[in-house]
Amino acid sequence: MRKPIIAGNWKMNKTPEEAKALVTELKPLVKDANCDVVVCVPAVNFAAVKEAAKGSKIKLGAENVHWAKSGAFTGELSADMLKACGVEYVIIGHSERRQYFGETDKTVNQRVLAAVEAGLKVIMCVGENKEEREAGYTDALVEYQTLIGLNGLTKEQVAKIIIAYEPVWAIGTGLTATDEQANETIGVIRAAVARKYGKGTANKVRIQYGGSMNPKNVKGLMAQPEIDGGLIGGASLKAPDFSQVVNYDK
Ligand SMILES: O=C[C@H](O)COP(=O)(O)O
Repeated sequence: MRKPIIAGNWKMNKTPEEAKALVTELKPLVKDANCDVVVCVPAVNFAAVKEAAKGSKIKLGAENVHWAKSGAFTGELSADMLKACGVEYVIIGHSERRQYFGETDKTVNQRVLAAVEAGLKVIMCVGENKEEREAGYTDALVEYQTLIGLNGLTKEQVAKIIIAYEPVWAIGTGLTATDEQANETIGVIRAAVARKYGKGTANKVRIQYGGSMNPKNVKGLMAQPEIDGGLIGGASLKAPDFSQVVNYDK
């Protein structure tokens, strides 16, 4: 049985004061959560979130990580820097980084290897855009993105990876994949992992859905057998909304 995981991705939102207020409000609302609860935040908020989340189930995550240990990479943060700030999880390969910041499957893999080596828990994003879905490329694309991203990891390391399936056309649009669409594509991802790393490993990998998941649709999505959680954007920016997603089973 895979433990569900609900992770918020704040993207480029919240000042440290706002972050402290949100996590302080969220803390009591998720004290009885039956899933792993993570908030992935801008680096300026690491200290505020770590402090506000003390004694709660809320774990701290980052939204990106560089593959080098250190060096001339202006604006980037290394895995060791994240660890030193108490970060436990990191999102890698989000579609917005692929779209706006030149992220490729190769750089996703480099970041995954560095994050795993440093002991961070990885949330690796894959997903298709509208044109790719309409052209029938979804299965081949998410399989390719998954296997390239995981390349070089052992079976044991793969088993601990969290994959987030995010249909790009559902991100921030209010459009959500149907429960069946999401479940089917996540099943394709899991089957690809099974072919390369074995069924035992594939059955341990947790695969989230991301793309306008919210209090209204979370129950239906989480009832799907292949779906192990959510990567939540907009609905993670308000404590009542995010806590309703976290408490989807109540
Ligand atoms: O990382 C989160 C995903 O991009 C989903 O964002 P959203 O819930 O605002 O659609």
